[in-house]
Amino acid sequence: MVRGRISRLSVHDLRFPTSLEGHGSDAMHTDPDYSAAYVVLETDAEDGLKGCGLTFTLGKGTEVVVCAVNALAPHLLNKDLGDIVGDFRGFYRQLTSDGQLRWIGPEKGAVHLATAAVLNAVWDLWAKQEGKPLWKLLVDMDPRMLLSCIDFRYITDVLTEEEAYEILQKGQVGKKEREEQMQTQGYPAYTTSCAWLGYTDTRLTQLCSEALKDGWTRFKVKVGADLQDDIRRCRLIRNVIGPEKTLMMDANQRWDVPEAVEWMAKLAEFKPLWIEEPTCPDDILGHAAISKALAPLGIGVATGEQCHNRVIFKQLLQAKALQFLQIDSCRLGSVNENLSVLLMAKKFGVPVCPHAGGVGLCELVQHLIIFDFISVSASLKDRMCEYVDHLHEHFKYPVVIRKACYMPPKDAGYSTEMKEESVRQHQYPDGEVWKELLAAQGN
Ligand SMILES: C[C@H](O)[C@@H](O)CC(=O)C(=O)O
Ligand SMILES: [Mg+2]
Repeated sequence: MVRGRISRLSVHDLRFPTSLEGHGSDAMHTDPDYSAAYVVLETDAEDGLKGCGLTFTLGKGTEVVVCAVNALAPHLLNKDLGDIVGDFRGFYRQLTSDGQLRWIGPEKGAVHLATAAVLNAVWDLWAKQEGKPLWKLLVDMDPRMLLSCIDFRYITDVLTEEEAYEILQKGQVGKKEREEQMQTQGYPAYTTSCAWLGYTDTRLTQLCSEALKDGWTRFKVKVGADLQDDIRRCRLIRNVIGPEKTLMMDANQRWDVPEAVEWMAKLAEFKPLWIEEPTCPDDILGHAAISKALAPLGIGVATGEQCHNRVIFKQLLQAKALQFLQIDSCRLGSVNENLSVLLMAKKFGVPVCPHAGGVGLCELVQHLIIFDFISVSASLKDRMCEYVDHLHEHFKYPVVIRKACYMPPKDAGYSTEMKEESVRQHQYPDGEVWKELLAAQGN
């Protein structure tokens, strides 16, 4: 039973100095400090439960998202949680349609990241109050209720609420068996932890062979800055993992459209399953052109981690511009908007392979993809979820990986809650970690 009035919203600028060791580096983001605008909601209910939510950032700019969260706060404060989730579509629309704030969006950029952070906190609180992990809350939810969380505005030309209902109704068949399958085997994952662009050849080789020993069979490598480096690094990886294991490549938006096609033709010998973010994430027709050009080489296009919203995903699907769709739990407007994208992907028959990693993205998105398998896609064909082995120790309920698969979370909530000590130490710029680092840098 949902209860309580939201009495407090606090937001923290948390940063982790991952750039010091090149973790997370790619052809466009050479020095990312994995960071989060971390939101905590408190209510006047006696249960003392808190809703925790976050959105992922790369260091600088987190303060901008924190400001945007504070600007959204009046929409939540003093609201009854029951009223929010009882008309979640209306509440989502209220947040994203604020007559003044939407001018600096709408449904994109810092203000949409802030929307994701606060709504992720609402979902965490809802799931905690129901005593279920978020994926289970979604799986058990009546389809009509689930659909009442989605804003269908701008997507009814490809997916009506009735069509979405039919998809969910079909998904009821075999649901129990699929839930059991998840509980015993988990959801297949791939690793990006071995081959960040800033890693040396020695490190890359060592990490790939360790990952192989740990049972990983799918690997992603960063490419796009220098072709000769890419060829050497991909050769090294193939030498370690062999010809049969799955390899994906990620250019993080580095190329123009013709350059993407030419570059990938040169990397085709390493048999990548996909090239991720080959060009500007807003260039839908560019992605379509690359998809068409690379299809004869057996290389698909994957994108999504910087797709602003459901409309961009709609058009990517309409234009046959992607073969693997990468939802992101903190870029789109929380679970609400991700649900609409999962349903559109199902309608278009495009596999969803979520973006994860960062700080907390694995913790969150595992819930969405496990729900997707049980209630929507009902398939594991061509599907896997990204995994990155950084910063899980800061979460109260960290992901559990077994035999390269995500095991369904058991704790109530959205796995978003961070340890108090981690929050204290990583606040920017006053937490212990930053005080020391900034002092050492002479700041
Ligand atoms: C800056 C991030 O680490 C980015 O490289 C992550 C990414 O593209 C991915 O995980 O995929
Ligand atoms: Mg990527």
